[in-house]
Amino acid sequence: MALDLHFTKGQGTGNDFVLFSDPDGLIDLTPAQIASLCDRHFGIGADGLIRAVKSQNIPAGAAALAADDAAEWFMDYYNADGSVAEMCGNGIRVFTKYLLESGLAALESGDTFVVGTRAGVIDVQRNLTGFQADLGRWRLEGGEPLVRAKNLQVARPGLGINVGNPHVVVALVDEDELESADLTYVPQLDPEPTEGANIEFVVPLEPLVRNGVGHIRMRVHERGSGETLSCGTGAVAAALAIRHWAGVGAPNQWRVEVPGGAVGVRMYATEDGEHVALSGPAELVYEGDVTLA
Ligand SMILES: N[C@@H](CCC[C@H](N)C(=O)O)C(=O)O
Repeated sequence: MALDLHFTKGQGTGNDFVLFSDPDGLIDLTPAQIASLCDRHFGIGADGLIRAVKSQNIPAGAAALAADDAAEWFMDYYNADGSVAEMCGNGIRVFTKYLLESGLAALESGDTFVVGTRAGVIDVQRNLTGFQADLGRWRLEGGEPLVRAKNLQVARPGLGINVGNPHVVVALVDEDELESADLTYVPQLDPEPTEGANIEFVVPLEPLVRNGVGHIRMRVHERGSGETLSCGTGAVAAALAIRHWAGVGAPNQWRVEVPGGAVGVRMYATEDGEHVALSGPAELVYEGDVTLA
């Protein structure tokens, strides 16, 4: 049976999404339908798809990970190939903007908006750049997988970091090398993590630290979407990796330049350990209707 879908297109630093609302959890798109909506030639075109569903109506598997009555809405996130992802840093800002602008949710000035995700419940607040999302605790993954990408001369050791979803960050020599990597080919990881990974290629900018803020530039190959203009969780992983490599005295605040703009990353102490927050813009671009066969 054909399905008519009203959708909104949004983006954060050029990482773009198809969003639609399904408060009662009645629309169960197949991976093939999601991939066709995200297709840039035959569909709407996007790096990912976000279904806004009330937390009480999410699938049982996701419910276990986002069990918090405080989050009225759940961000049901899918990559462009239809695969599920736990978290999306740019997407959560765009998702919050979408809920607020469409009147599905309200945010009193200064209030925190809570969003359910497969990576747990995330606090989002308005700030000067758009929105800031507290991604909570992060962790280093064991091992240093070797990263190979087309046009990079040698394999490099990467650092595995989980910020709700999996990343491998690899440092390159300079901006020429960053530009030369051909990310239209899928970079290879050895060993390949079971769940796959988003791979960030990073260079420090000169000078690295300005007024206490670290500056880096990155490109990313996203699991399930290919090269994108930005990846919020990837920027967070990249800043954490560079701080880790820089050692004692490295800043806790970072500006991460990506092909689609720049986002901010801040690490700060809380009672339950260090949290990391991501901030940046969120824009809604247009609305439309599409019929799925
Ligand atoms: N672009 C996102 C990350 C989206 C999910 C990722 N591709 C994955 O599979 O983990 C971001 O802004 O964080």
